[in-house]
This record gives sequence, C-alpha cells and structure tokens, in this order.
Amino acid sequence: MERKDEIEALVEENSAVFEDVSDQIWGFAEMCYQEKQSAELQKKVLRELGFTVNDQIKGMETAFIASYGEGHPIIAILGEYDALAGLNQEADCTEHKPMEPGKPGHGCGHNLLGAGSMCAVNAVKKYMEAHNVKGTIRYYGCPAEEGGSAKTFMVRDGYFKDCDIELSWHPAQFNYGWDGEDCLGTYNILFKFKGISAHAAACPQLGRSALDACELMNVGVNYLREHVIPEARIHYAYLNAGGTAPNVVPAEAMLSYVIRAPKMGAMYEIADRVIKCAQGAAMMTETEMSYKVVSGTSNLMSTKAVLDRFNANLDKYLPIPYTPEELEYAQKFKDTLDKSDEKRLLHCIELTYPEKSSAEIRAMYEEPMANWYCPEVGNTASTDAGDASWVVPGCQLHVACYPAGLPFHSWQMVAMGKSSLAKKGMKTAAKVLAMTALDFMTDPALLEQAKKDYLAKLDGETYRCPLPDDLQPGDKSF
Ligand SMILES: Nc1ccc(C(=O)N[C@@H](CCC(=O)O)C(=O)O)cc1
Repeated sequence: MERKDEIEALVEENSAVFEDVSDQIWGFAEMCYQEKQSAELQKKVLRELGFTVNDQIKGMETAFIASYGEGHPIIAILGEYDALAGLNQEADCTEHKPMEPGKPGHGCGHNLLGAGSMCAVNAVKKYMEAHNVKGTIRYYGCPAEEGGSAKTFMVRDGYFKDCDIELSWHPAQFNYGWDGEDCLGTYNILFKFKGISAHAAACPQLGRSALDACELMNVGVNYLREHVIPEARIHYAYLNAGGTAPNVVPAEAMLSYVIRAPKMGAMYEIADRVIKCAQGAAMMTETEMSYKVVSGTSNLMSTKAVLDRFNANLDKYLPIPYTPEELEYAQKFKDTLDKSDEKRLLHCIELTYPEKSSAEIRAMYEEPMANWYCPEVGNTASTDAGDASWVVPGCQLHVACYPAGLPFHSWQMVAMGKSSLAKKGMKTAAKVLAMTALDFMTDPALLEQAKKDYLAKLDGETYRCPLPDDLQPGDKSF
C-alpha cells in the first residue's frame, strides 16, 4: 500500500478517540494556563496509546511533551487547547446563543487543534512501528496560545533545543501551508499609573489623576498610529480604570497594550514609542508610571522545504469528501456572515488561480466550503508557534474547518466546533501532518534541505526571545 493510503487508513481507523477528545475539550473550554482537564485528558489518552509523557515543564502545570521512539530525527507536532473569554455558544446553532453567558468558548478551534495533532502523532507512531522507522515523534502539549505565549516560554527554557523539525496546524477557512508573511510578532505590556486621590470637588488641586494619565497616553498612541508602518497593530484595554466614583480622584489605573508588527525590530521600535507616550502622559499629569512586559511572540519564519511538503501532501488529501448535509450546514453558517469581506476573499482566490475567469472565481467563492488549495492573505494573526519556528525549521498548516470568511474569535466558530464537517478538516490536517513528519523522518536529504532553507530564511538574524529572562508563565501580577 502507498504511504499516503496507509496514513489515510491509520487516521480514519483511529479517529474516534481524537474526535471524542476534541468534543470533550470543547466542553471544558478552559482558558490561558487553566487547561487542567484538557491537559489531563490528552495525557491519559496518549499514555494509553503508548507514548511517554513528560509533564514536568518549568512553570506550566498544563504543558507536557509526549514522545515515542528514540534518537534523531526528532519531529515535533504542536498542539493547543485553550479557549477564549466570553465566547460561550450553543453547538450547531446558527444564531448567537450563549449557553452560559460570559463563560469561555472555543472561538479559535483549539479543541480541534490539539486533538488533530494528537491524531497525527498516533498515525506516525503506528507507521513507525509497522515499518521499523527510526527517530522520535513528539506531541507538544502547549497551553495558553491566546495571550499567554506558552511556546515562547518553552523555547526560552530549551524544550525545542534538540528538535529537527517542528510542525503545527490551525483550523481555518482555506487549505494551505502558511508562508507566515502576514504573521505579526506581539508584545504585551502593562502600564500602571500612580496618582494622588483627593476629594474631586473640595480639593481637586491636591489630586493627581491616574485615569487622566491613561487617557492621555491613549490619545498620544492614537496620534502615533498614523506614523507607524501600516501592517502594525496597537490595541489596548483598561485593566483598572481607577474606580467607579467620579468624586474621588483616581489614584491608580492600569492599561494593557498589545503591539504587533511583522518584523521584530519594527515591533520593538514601536513599543519604545508607546512607552514614550506613557512617559509623556505621566509627565503631563504628575503621576508615576511603571510598565511590565507580560508576554510576547515572534513572527512565523516558515521554512520553504516544510511549506512545500505541507502543500504537496495537502494536495494528496483534497478535496475533503463532505456529504450534502455537511455542505448545507456550512452554507447556513456562511449565510450569517458580513458580506463586506467578500472582495478580500475573491482576491485570495484570484491570486491563487490567475488563469480562471471572474465568473469561475465567483463560483468558487460561492461554494459552501473552500475545498481546494488557496492561501489566505490579509487575515493577519499572531501565534507563539512563531517562536518555535525561529529556533527549529518548521511551518504552520491551515485546513478548512469553517466556510471562507468565517472570523476567528467569533460565536460562529464556537458553534461549528463539534460538527462532523470541522472534524473532517481535523482528520485531513492529521493526515497531512503525519505524512510531512514521515517525509522528514525518512529522507535525510530533505531534512538537510530544510536546515538550509531555515538558515536562508534567518539570513544571519538570530533569535531574540521577546520575554524578560525572569518572567514566569502566566504571571501578569504587577
Ligand atoms: N493560524 C492562526 C494562528 C493564530 C491565530 C490567532 O488568532 N491568534 C491570536 C493569539 C495571539 C498570541 O499569540 O498572543 C491572535 O492573533 O490574537 C489565528 C490563526
């Protein structure tokens, strides 16, 4: 049997357990570093399948590394399983309908993400056993992708040091290996202002408002936005607005800023300018300002040889065999979307299929699911898998689990997370990941090429970890 068919069979025959893991994690919906049940379930399943589990990962109770085999090549497949705040939603429901309002939900498909990667390492293990393949396959159980940058800590603390290749995937709206060009590095800084409280009517002249300082900082940053590269993003939230009483001058207030840019150098420069806005605001209001970096991720450095293998293997498993019912289901969710994104999506298809007429492009766009290869451009996102890609040759795969245009971090994405359609995407991802892992495990020349491509991509740059040396995972105390 061809390897492609053998992997297909291994994924399909063993998929029930991973579909169940995905559904259970969807239900747990645990956030940033609190993924206790999600991690326990995955460790239990992987141990039962014959993997050795190391869960003594520095500072992270919900991280672990499961491995099978020994020696090089060591291939890492990364998994995530954290949920997002406030996105709770009833499964399969085409209207926004929280089951428990305010509770978290899997709005970025991480229930499928971790389970799909587990499904891939299991298929690789079974293939290695059957064909006596030498090497090591690992599953990296990575918590807190959403704002916790767990992988960045794992890179900083040396957990990727001996890997030869790292592979990841993300549930998506299109099918493609990600070249990482529109991936942005992130830097999360907390700003604290200390003022002096006073009676706001009796002695306002004695008060110094920390809230005013925050507002002036935000105004300063609003002006700054015009003078940074257009790809940059600067977003913020109030963590403490200084209280709820207008008649008390707020003595303390706090902001959380996330600065993003496609190149790390540009990101650090913009961060320095944001800090200047904070200093200026403190000077204007005679308050004291301090700041702390609490998380950070690097842009994705896709290795060409890995990207090419992802796309070649994706081609082997597309189109995904959806049933008419699944396509009808997808269309119902597609109908809930804002049409204003249409131009960008049509443009993505045009770029990939320049030989097609505009009527053909439109017809492809109108399909309920994008069941073909097409890189999505302009959907800028960040990921802590970026840090892994700076230290090990690797890449991130995208497989459609949702219709084109369905936004990440939306109630629709939560609603579709348990569907058979999304699970077909998960299984397709597992097949492509497993095939790609085996390509690198069994072909030394290809592995060598990946190392060359990785160095070429770095082009002499070295990795600078965006996290302070002494920062602990999940520590947002300030
Ligand atoms: N292939 C993808 C990878 C990451 C994301 C994503 O939404 N990431 C979050 C998390 C960012 C972080 O790492 O802190 C974001 O951009 O806000 C989306 C698609």
